[in-house]
Amino acid sequence: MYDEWEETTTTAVTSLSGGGMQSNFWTNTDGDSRRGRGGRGRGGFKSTFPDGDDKGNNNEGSSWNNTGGDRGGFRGKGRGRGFGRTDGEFNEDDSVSEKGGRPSRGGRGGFSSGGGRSGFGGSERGGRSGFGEGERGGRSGLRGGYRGKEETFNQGEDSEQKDLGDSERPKVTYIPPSLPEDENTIFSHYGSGINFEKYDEILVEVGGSNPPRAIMTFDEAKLCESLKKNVCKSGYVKPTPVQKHGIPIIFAGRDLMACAQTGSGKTAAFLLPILQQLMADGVAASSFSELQEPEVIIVAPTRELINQIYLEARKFAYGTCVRPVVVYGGVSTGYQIKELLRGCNVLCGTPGRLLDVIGRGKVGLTKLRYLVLDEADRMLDMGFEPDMRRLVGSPGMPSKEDRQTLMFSATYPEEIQKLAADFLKTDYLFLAVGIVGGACTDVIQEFIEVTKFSKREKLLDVLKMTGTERTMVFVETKRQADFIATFLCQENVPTTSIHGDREQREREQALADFRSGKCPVLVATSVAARGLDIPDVQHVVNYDLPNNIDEYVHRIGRTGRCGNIGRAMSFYDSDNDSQLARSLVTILSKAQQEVPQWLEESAFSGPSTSRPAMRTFGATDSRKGLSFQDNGPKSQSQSATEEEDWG
Ligand SMILES: Nc1ncnc2c1ncn2[C@@H]1O[C@H](COP(=O)(O)OP(=O)(O)OP(=O)(O)O)[C@@H](O)[C@H]1O
Repeated sequence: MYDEWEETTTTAVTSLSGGGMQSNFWTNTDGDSRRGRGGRGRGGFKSTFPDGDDKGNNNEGSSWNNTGGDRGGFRGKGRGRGFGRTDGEFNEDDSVSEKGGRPSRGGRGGFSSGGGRSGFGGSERGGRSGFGEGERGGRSGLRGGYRGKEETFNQGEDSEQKDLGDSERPKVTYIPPSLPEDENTIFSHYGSGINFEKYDEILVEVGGSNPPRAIMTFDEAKLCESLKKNVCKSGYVKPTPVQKHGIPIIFAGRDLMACAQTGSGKTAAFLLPILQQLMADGVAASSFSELQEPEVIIVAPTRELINQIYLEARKFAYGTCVRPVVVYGGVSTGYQIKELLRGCNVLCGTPGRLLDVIGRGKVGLTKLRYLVLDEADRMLDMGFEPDMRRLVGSPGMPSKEDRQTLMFSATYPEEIQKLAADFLKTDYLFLAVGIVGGACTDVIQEFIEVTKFSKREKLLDVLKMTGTERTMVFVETKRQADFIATFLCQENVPTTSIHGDREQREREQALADFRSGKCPVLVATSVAARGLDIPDVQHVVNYDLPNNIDEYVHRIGRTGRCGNIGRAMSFYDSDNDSQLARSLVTILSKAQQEVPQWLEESAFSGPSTSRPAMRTFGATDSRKGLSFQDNGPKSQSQSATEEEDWG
């Protein structure tokens, strides 16, 4: 039985109010302000209505400035640490409360407001933000940390971390809404852009012996009728380079490490040939068998990405006998196991949950033919490598000689390429479309020099220019994500946020609100940096630059996809970001973009640094040595501690 409260309380994300909305106030359309989930101090980024009615029809003009919330703003129940701290953790740049004065009793929890009395806005008396300074600040607050029915708190770093294994977290009861069954929704897609044809001009290199010939058309792929139809309904007319080369390589039974720029169709490059082979050879997933033995396992680092891959698999497998299933953290395991037991040929999963269902004996590996690592460099860096080793070492897992292993990413640090070879047959092929680790050339990259104190104002300036166009704003920490999202809402910018301290239902709602345009601004941590394919994202803003150049490449790749043009604006704070300067200059030059003089000066003044941001770019297969290097020292992979709540 699900927690009734859990299941019936809809996600409370910040969003534009529905009917009757005045032009400049923000409300939460989903939350029930009377019930006020915020009282539990779960943190994350939730608003309830201030004193307006449940529909958010507050006529006060600015609902962020709640005139009724005499108890202050972002309150949780009292166990939350939230903003209610006096320990100096929040520096001036963080402190929105500075601007709005103190709430009288704020600071007990997170952003979640209690009982509709406070919402995001404190009262005139309570100040605007309610990031209270009260002594009673508890532990979770803004930082969220709620992981299900029973509360748990993040004690450690605010920066994003890999998800805990399921065994280490409280029971999760969330069940995602059922998926649409109508063809129009399943096959809905956005158009390829004016630069789609230019993909053909990108240099392609295939390393390794005897690579098969590339295909030029989908017809040459000789897909079965149903797959052909599905490709057509998806709006695919012509394969992209990674598909032209990747599809025949996979058909030829070769292991593959493929690198192609963000948004260039890597997902279909592995899904189509795999599905075709399954169709050709026949599959036999028996529903209601207590042990499912999928032919394919696909792993990806984040819940949202694996879900997206699953939806793509479901789309291409539409009308066939192949059944894809997805498992990932933050969703009821019982529910996912039930789905699994209905039959599974293609199992998509985040590592933690995947290992969990295997460990529970629900998934057998003896029939496995394909193992796909999407965002392979991330899957093999120190955050996930142990899980990957555990996966390939699981009982029943065919050896690398007896399975086909496929790796895809837009970035492959050289050391990861070397590590990846442990998982691949020795004669694997290395497919490089363009420069390994290069940024998508369809993204116009711009930089502004900022100080940490000027970032917020600069962000507002940028968002004024972008207007209602969809914009992703990347920040470094979960706490910062909440701060910035709140700040923007206070400034009447329709914003939502996604990060690892938000509950899964909230993460999914945030993405849905962003996709639908209800909230055209999404403030995100690195959890949204990789793989997400959201239509019409015209802008990416790096409010905080990442400390790793690969992460930069993935972040800006959320725009400028599939031949469309996108823009990325990065705030460069020389006090904080100088270790990235050389790598940025390299990335810009390789993408044939203008390099600001000040950035170049910053990159080449001062002693070369050994910070991890610099890394070697491989233009080709690491087995052959590198044909292009920037001058910086190599990076380490992103450490787990700077990461997100992934699985
Ligand atoms: N041949 C094609 N014709 C038209 N659209 C395509 C084609 N191939 C892929 N697409 C579309 O292009 C978009 C980007 O594809 P996809 O998400 O697979 O990119 P990716 O290379 O995996 O990107 P990332 O590196 O960010 O993960 C998707 O919307 C996809 O449906």
